[in-house]
Amino acid sequence: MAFLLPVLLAILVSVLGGLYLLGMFRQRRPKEPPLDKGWLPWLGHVLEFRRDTARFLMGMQRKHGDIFTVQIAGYYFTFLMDPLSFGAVVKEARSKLDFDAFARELVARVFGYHAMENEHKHLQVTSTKHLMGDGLVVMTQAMMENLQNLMLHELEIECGDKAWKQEGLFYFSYNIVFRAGYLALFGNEPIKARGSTDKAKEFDRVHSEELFHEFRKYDRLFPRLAYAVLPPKDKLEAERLKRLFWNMVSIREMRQKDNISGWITEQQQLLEENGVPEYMQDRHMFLLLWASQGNTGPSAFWLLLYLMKHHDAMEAVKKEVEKVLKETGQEVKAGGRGLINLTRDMLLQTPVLDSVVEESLRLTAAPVLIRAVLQDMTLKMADGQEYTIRKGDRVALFPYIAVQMDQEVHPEPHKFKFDRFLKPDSTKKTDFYKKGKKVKYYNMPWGAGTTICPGRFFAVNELKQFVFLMLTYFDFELLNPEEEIPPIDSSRWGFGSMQPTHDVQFKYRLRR
Ligand code: HEM
Repeated sequence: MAFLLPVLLAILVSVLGGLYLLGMFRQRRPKEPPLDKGWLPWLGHVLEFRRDTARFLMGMQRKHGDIFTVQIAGYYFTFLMDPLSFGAVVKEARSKLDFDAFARELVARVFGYHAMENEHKHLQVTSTKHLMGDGLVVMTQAMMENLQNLMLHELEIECGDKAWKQEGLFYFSYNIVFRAGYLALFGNEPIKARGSTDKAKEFDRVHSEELFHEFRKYDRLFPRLAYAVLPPKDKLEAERLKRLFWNMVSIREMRQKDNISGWITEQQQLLEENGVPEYMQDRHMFLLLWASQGNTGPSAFWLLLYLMKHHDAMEAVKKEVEKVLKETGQEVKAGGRGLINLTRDMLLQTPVLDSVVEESLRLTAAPVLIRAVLQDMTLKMADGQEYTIRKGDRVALFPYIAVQMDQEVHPEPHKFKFDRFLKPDSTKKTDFYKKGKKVKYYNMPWGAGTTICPGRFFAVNELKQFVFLMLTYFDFELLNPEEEIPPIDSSRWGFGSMQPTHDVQFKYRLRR
């Protein structure tokens, strides 16, 4: 008996130690936010969070208020739901709240890419140079040529210029914007490799179609891959696709291309100069493909759908597009004949379309922003309340619920109002209020702070170019104009632009 006692004690100590590690004994300390560990040891609230992040966080906000800590798969996340206090997270020093550790881990799991030190700084520099300001003039031109290659060719060949073509609007928008964006950034097939411009253009169409087809397979697996909850069969498929992309957008392939954007070449050069092996550079290309093409296509779908469902918005945008074309002496002839030249400057003359884009992003872009807590710290809320946050935890924002759907900031938040971001004098509206105070972060489709999307100006340009070309070249309408806007697929909350649960059929033809 005396011999059994130490064994039993050892078991007890291991069980208690295990439970401690699983977070069972964590208690809320004075000045900490309300703590909600959930029922499952270690896993905490992971199932509800994964099933429907927005619904889960709304429930927690109702229960605990504007700040609370929840356990999710072994981590403690403090969610801050008061938009007036977002600055405390977004502007906090990196020595306290770090974005890098979490992003590195995700990027390694999802793309097999292991990032270098200082890479983020360089991404910001190259993006400022090539995806904003003067760099955008070049990118707009490249996007334009590729959009016209894809949009006009297929319809002329398949249907002539009279017949209607029917397609899913989500599939159509994602397909065109993905392929044109990819070609504009990653380059075109050289003419000399194919013998003529037409052949090179044809190669671009076929190759980008194949890439999109594979990308969509990966896209569907992505949320579960990011949460590391893929069943074994899908895990194998994700692994196969990952390897396929490392090849399809590899450095070897890139060396064959013409018109590669400075954004891509300069990032690749940096890796090369820092001795990153070529196989790892291939993986980086895949990461850039994902970051640059995974969001804009779905956003283009919502944008076009909201316009088609709201006659007043459509008419206002049409008027604006016609005015801009007329002012530059351009018109489109029947049957889509005559390419229009849409420049960066022209895209700066469209306040109505800007408001429509911003409104549709407010309704459909829903990233979760996550920071790792590197040292014990105090979070100061706008109302003066202070909360202590523990080292090792994570702080998170989900602006979709906290601000984009807040009815005080945006009255009737579920309604699409095309002029929500437009002042009566046709300039951009930026003053939104909560509790009588101006809200700085009133719409956050791009995230905020150091990790704000570096491609946002290019993305807005792409969306506007797509709408512009749809309106100038095509007649298009919903197959069933009464059909409701489909709900958002709740398994993708947190990853940027949302996708619909199902597609919506529409028809289009070259304008008569
Ligand atoms: C509608 C389209 C887009 C949306 C809604 C979107 C949204 C976002 C969001 C929410 C983030 C993360 C921000 C954060 O964690 O704080 C992000 C990151 C990023 N985006 Fe975008 N994005 C779009 C298009 C683009 C495009 C067209 C490009 C490039 C050409 C791009 C390049 C990137 C890159 C490289 C990052 C990582 C930034 C980092 O590591 O700091 N995005 N985007």
